[in-house]
Amino acid sequence: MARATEPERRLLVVYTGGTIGMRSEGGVLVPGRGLTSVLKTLHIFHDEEYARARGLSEDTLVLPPASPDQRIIYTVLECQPLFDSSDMTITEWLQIAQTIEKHYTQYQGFVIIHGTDTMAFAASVLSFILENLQKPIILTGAQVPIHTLWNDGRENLLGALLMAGQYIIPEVCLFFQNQLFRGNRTTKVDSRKFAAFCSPNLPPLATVGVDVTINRDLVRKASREGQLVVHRGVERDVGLLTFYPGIPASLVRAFLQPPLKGLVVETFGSGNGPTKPDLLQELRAAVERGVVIVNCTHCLQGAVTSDYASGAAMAGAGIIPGFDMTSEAALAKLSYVLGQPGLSLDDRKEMLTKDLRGEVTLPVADERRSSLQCGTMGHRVAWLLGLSGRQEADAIQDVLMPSLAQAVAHTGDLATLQALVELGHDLSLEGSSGQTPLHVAARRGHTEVVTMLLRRGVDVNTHNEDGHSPLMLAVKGRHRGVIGLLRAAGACLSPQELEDAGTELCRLAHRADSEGLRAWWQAGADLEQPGYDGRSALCIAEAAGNAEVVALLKNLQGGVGALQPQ
Ligand SMILES: NC(=O)C[C@H](N)C(=O)O
Repeated sequence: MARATEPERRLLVVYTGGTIGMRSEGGVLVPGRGLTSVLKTLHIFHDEEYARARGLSEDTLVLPPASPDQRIIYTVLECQPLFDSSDMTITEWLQIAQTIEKHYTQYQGFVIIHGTDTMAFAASVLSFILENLQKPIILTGAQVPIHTLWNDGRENLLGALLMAGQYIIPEVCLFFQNQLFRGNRTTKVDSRKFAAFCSPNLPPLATVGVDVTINRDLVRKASREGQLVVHRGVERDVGLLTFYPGIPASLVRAFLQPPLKGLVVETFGSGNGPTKPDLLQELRAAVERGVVIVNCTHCLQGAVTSDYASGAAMAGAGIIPGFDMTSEAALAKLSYVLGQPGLSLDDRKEMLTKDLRGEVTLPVADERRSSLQCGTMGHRVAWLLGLSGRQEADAIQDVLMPSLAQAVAHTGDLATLQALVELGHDLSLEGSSGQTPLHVAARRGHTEVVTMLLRRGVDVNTHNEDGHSPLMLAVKGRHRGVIGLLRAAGACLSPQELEDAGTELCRLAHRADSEGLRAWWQAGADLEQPGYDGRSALCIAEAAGNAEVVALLKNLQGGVGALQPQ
């Protein structure tokens, strides 16, 4: 997760309706058009002078500068019709996803203005149908219309714009009341308070106060493996049924009739349901007919377990545990998984037990995580220092982990590095001297480790305290395999490194160091860049009468080197 540094960031705002833009008609609130005009009258949302100077179109607004060297420019797309979100369905959410797909390359982030009533459903659905996100998608809205004097809409929308504009958080998120949540972890918990949402089983990804605090360990890494995929296949015949004490088996049977293909049941406590044989029989019969049932707890916090016989009975009937998923996320996941073409029923059931978009905390991983933590590093460190508490052990791990990750990257020990990932450690953390594992692996020329780190989405252009990027360190080590990997992942030499290249190239030409020259060329250096005395590497080689280096430089400058094997 990185902070965006471009001087201008472009966002697309999709306005779908909701209270934020509502007006009163006949004493009730209805969706209102013309949100852009309202925003244009508010100085915090639009800098008219800048927009005019830049020749921006009517529907394009620009925020006042959030930092001296960056502007957030945004275009508002007003949907037709606008909705009270109680009327939104999967059809509208698919349309939003397709709008994002259509404009994906033009904008660096997306803000979806949505009614709050079904925003958690919308965020959950979008999180599944948008796969391989590299850019932030942030839903927001309000409890009170933005044009009224005392409202939460301004703060929420401004926050969503700033988060999407300034940070690269490649997830579907929900911003409300100074908190950025993972969208598929949210639920609406209050119909009146400004703090309308919570994320019961996952801390916020970011919190805005005097400072913006990003919970970097939680933010999912952008996928480098694939392009954005917008899934169109979703199953609409899915439902949600809350169990209550004494619910009759006949009602459950009626609910489970065709065309229903999937059901989320909200059970009691840690996933417990009535154990009446007739009710269990209805559930079992539906599962045998191929209906997929997922168990979620109706409690706000906690997870489905099989600690109780009444919980184990649910699993015994073939119901899939939803662990700590919200019902909104479970319903969206069910719709997505059942809508995927070409999968067997077993494949679908297996997919439902996996963590697809950070929507669930899997207990197995948890157990493994804690046993690994307690059983190995954390426990040993705690023991060594005479500490027994998990908290202290965790704190020590936080301090040691960056150095440990660097030491492992230094030796090129891929398996241990992978184990650190499984323990949940962030491999992009900087250790001493601002060094990341990528710097270390690049300096040492460990191609496998570099490949793994890049797949995990670590920042490729980060600089250590000496101002060196991983690419620069790979060049210094003449590790051409690593240079190739870093370049393919978007690494470039910084303006300073490019400027310094001239003198270094001359030095290499003087020493007839062909490998060094090739490494610089491969990293993108301009071979004609003059050294400190104004002469280029070619002049130096010619003056020294070194025909081989002269030929090499001419070839590389002419692009012939590109065809040569590395
Ligand atoms: N606060 C809101 O946005 C509620 C409204 N009924 C909606 O969901 O569209």
